[in-house]
Amino acid sequence: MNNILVFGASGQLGHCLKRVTENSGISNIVFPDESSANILNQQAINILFDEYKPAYCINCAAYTAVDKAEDNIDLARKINKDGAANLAKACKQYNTILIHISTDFVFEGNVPRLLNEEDPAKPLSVYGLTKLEGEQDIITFADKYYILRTSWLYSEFGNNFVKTMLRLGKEKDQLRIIADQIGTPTYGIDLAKAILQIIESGKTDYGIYHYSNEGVASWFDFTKAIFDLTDIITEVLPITTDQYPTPARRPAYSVMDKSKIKSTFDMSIPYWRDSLKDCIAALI
Ligand SMILES: NC(=O)C1=CN([C@@H]2O[C@H](COP(=O)(O)OP(=O)(O)OC[C@H]3O[C@@H](n4cnc5c(N)ncnc54)[C@H](OP(=O)(O)O)[C@@H]3O)[C@@H](O)[C@H]2O)C=CC1
Ligand SMILES: Cc1cn([C@H]2C[C@H](O)[C@@H](COP(=O)(O)OP(=O)(O)O[C@H]3O[C@@H](C)C(=O)[C@@H](O)[C@H]3O)O2)c(=O)[nH]c1=O
Repeated sequence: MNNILVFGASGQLGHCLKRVTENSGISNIVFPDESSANILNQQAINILFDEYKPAYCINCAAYTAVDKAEDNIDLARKINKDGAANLAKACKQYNTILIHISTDFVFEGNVPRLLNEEDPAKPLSVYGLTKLEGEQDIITFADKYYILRTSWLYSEFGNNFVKTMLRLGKEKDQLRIIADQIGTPTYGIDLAKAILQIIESGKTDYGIYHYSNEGVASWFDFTKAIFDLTDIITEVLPITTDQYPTPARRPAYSVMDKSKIKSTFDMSIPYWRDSLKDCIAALI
């Protein structure tokens, strides 16, 4: 297999990719550190592309602080839009296939129905908007790309909702958790495996794809499921979005239809509760 070059290797998904490749016999995947792999620096990107001549480039780099992005529009846009565009341009120049990760937060989510890849995007937040702009630049500048939209990513690595809940569960007797935002949790290890499956397929069905775990949950359901797998006895109260004001607005319903990725790559996707068990087992 030809080289695979990963950007954003120090983040959550970058770590998941490292974990699934380290014992898999895949030796041609390169995880440069951020000092040499800054996606805002086109020259640095081109140096890496010259060195490794990658067949695939995986972009895990992003500005992911959803609430902070509301006050940091310029930086969020630089990383999520301009950084994605820089990689797209390099991929075109070097005939590399770009695998880029996007988000369910590109959707408004005001209707409770499965979202497919053709549904119109209408972000509610700066994070969602800048991720959508990144998608649009990739479509403009790259020829060969997979844009994988995922949702509610968690794992044993980095910062995520599961780790936040485990910490808060130990600190507090009671938590109030939003029950009227509905989506699907996605285990980063499953997403990393899906990315490798796409690469190993060697297919050329480029475009946008939705990938999350199977099933549906609210943040409240997710929290209850996390605590049920531990000895945490903190009381969890369901609340509405109005009762938990945040700087960024989030979609009320962002469950994605995964038919396209499943049929194109003959992929089977684990249910979120099954994958959560694996993550909790790795964490405690
Ligand atoms: N986390 C989630 O719940 C979800 C994430 N996604 C998408 O999945 C992808 C992976 O997310 P996740 O791993 O959780 O995110 P993380 O925030 O854990 O990782 C992002 C990484 O990008 C790095 N980074 C930031 N700026 C640059 C830059 N200029 N050049 C190179 N690297 C940079 C960050 O470094 P540093 O920390 O030093 O800034 C960090 O290591 C992202 O595209 C995200 O939008 C989609 C849906 C849900
Ligand atoms: C800590 C906490 C959060 N919440 C709510 C707020 C919010 O609506 C929801 C999730 O909060 P977080 O801020 O942890 O998660 P958030 O950063 O909104 O997660 C999103 O991240 C980006 C990167 C994505 O792309 C999305 O798919 C999604 O995963 O939980 C509570 O209701 N009670 C609480 O005590």
